[in-house]
Amino acid sequence: MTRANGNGTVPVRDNRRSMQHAEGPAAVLAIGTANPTSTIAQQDQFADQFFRVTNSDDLTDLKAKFERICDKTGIEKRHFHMTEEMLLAHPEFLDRDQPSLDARIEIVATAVPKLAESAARKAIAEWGRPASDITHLIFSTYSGCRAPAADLELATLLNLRPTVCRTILSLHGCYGGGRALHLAKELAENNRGARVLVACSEITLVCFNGPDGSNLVGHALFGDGAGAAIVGAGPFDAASGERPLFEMVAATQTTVPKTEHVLGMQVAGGGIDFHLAIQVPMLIGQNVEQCLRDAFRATLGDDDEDGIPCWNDLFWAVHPGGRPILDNIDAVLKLEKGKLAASRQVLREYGNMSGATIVFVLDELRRRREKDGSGGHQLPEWGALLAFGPGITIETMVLRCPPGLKGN
Ligand SMILES: CC(C)(COP(=O)(O)OP(=O)(O)OC[C@H]1O[C@@H](n2cnc3c(N)ncnc32)[C@H](O)[C@@H]1OP(=O)(O)O)[C@@H](O)C(=O)NCCC(=O)NCCSC(=O)/C=C/c1ccc(O)cc1
Repeated sequence: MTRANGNGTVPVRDNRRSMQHAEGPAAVLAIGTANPTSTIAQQDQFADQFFRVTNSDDLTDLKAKFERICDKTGIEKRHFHMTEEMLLAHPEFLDRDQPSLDARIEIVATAVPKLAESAARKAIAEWGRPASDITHLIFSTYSGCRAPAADLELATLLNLRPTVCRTILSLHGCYGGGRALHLAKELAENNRGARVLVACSEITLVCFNGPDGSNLVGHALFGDGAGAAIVGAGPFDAASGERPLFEMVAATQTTVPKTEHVLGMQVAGGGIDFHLAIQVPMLIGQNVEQCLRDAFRATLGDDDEDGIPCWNDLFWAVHPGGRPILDNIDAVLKLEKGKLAASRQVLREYGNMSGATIVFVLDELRRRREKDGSGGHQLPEWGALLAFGPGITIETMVLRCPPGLKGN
């Protein structure tokens, strides 16, 4: 290729193949997570707490239903940024008919990037390279209603280079983490040397309000947390200890037709309203197997059905959107007991932290793998990631634990 300059032409190396593309698939190189400690709520006491702080103890039928729902979630505790003091200072948060969005946004504009910073610092410390080596930042949150947004605030807090390429994913809800990892894979593989910081930070304060007939499931399910990961593709910097934890072999996104009304959120003057229809677990169960087949076909080459693995030969990183979602996936894929243990453990300990949750699941899987090195069962080499959210959108990724790293 040649390029003209003022004096004629100068040779410019055709670097599209040799320089721009990375070697091999992208990989997750490091993971960090964080949760607020201001409120840690036990699920078996949550109905009492929630109805007391929202002055709703007189709604006895609704409270009894909320207790039944909390009991079925498979959650033991959740972390929240919000405190009772905050609620006393903002009684408007209890009533979705009162304007409260400005006050909510003011609080989360600081809290969401701060929580992401805690998770990101852990990921960067594990990665072993300086934060200034990060070339791209992808930030996912459903709390963003401003520009500049939490991505810029996080870049500032971490002192990232001024040329870091930032992308913010807003309102992707529970598939935000899966989408951010998918996008990070594409960026890392197409920009040689790129190191992408993925940060997902979710704080339920933007959705909080008093109980009514439509919001009980969300209040029983969602919690606050942040997950961060460093993603890059080879060549890796062995001198700094850079090593792949999970190779991201292939990724697909699928929208389930005609399901846009069953799951969603809407920014309103009284905070974000969410809608979770009762059919969501069933619809996800009905569609995951096809998504998995498509993702594995993308790994193997189109139309190759022969190499699609037995689902029980894989390890599983599934977004624990709710206990019945995990139960349906277990049933549809005929998974052996314990295959979704990492997802169930994250759900039990933190609830559904929307987009951040999948990073916690990957972290739990890697912890289990490291523990297994001392004598337990090793994770299989190949795995699958599934994350779901409004659309209904299903993010699917084929993962691989590089040989030599299993059980290290
Ligand atoms: C714990 C639940 C609520 C109940 O468990 P179960 O095994 O279905 O138990 P039951 O069938 O006995 O139901 C108990 C009660 O809950 C009621 N219920 C059962 N799902 C429902 C229901 N979606 N509605 C409203 N009543 C219900 C059900 O009717 C019943 O009411 P009642 O007969 O009066 O006791 C369970 O169904 C559950 O976890 N559902 C939520 C699944 C779900 O949609 N997850 C979201 C996936 S996508 C995602 O992760 C996030 C998206 C997101 C979106 C917006 C954001 O802001 C942020 C993120």
